[in-house]
Amino acid sequence: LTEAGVEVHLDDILESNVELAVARGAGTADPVDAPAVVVVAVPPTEVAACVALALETWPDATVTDVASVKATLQNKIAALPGNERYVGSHPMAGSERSGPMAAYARLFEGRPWAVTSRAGADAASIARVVEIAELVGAVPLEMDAEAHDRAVAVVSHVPHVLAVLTAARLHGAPQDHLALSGPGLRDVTRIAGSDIALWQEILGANATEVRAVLEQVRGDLDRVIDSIGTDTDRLGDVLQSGQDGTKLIPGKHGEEVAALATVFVSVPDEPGELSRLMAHTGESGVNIEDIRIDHELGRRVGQVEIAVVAAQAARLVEALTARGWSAYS
Ligand SMILES: NC(=O)C1=CN([C@@H]2O[C@H](COP(=O)(O)OP(=O)(O)OC[C@H]3O[C@@H](n4cnc5c(N)ncnc54)[C@H](O)[C@@H]3O)[C@@H](O)[C@H]2O)C=CC1
Ligand SMILES: O=C(O)C(=O)Cc1ccc(O)cc1
Repeated sequence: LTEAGVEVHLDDILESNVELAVARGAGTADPVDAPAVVVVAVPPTEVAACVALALETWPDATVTDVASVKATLQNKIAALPGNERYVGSHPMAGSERSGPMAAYARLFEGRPWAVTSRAGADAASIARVVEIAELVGAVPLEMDAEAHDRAVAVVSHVPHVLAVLTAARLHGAPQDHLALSGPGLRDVTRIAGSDIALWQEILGANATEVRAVLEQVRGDLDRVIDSIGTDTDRLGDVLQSGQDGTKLIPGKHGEEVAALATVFVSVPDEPGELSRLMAHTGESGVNIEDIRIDHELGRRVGQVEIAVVAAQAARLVEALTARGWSAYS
């Protein structure tokens, strides 16, 4: 927001978090007289009290929050004086990390941002919250709070539980078994590293919706257990359903996801090599959609995986090979 020219005033119960956020360029620690919008970004159980305080302290301000679950919260706030100036919202962006060091200016770019307006909220307040989402490059999606909570159970909360359960299975595995872990395991378990208190609150607040989806997962799990090693066709149906499911996830800005391919490049584990590779990739004219680095055990070589639009993979391999890299896709 600061980058977009908005004057941002920061407050937190932890002064050190304000200092850190100010140092990172997020805004100022100076108090504010009459804010146009107050964004409450605190743990879910603290949100209602902070929203109430903001509505009371600044009688002309629009107040929004970013909590991950909306319906119960919205009902609580609907009883407060000034509630017509409150509009709930939820940016679908973030990570497994917490605190000011986990923030970065591009965090919301191209990400969906649910705006859970309701009958009774004033139009100017809704417009201001939509504008905030747009100013940080997000895509506002207006929906009611109940639909939002049903949606996030499927696209966020149950995936979180499944990541946790997958990671939890690793306990007790001998070190030489864990040594075989690859990027697939990391993809599936990254969010299991998230703040536990936050997720206790999120799952607790959306318990009914999450439980309903988990019951369906239990059925799926039984199908896998019954068919594995005994019924290839039935198992194939489950695998097919998962593969088809991945294609239902929209890309940034809601456009179709272009099929990606990975180009693998061996990179000596030495200063400057990675930036040389990036420069050569840039010269090839192929856009990097994603990148990760895997270190090969016991070797001073990193395996860099560059995700590119599938149709451009061969071009990138050719350009890198011509510049002396060992690359393949
Ligand atoms: N972590 C994520 O990826 C996402 C989180 N959210 C929502 O954002 C909210 C905050 O979560 P995070 O940013 O992850 O947590 P965080 O721990 O990074 O930030 C919360 C901040 O609130 C402060 N705080 C706690 N109680 C307070 C109070 N009573 N008054 C003033 N400040 C207070 C804490 O000191 C901390 O700096 C939650 O409601 C969560 O559901 C929404 C989207 C993504
Ligand atoms: O880390 C990720 O990929 C996330 O999806 C983070 C996240 C956590 C909580 C939310 O309510 C929304 C997004």
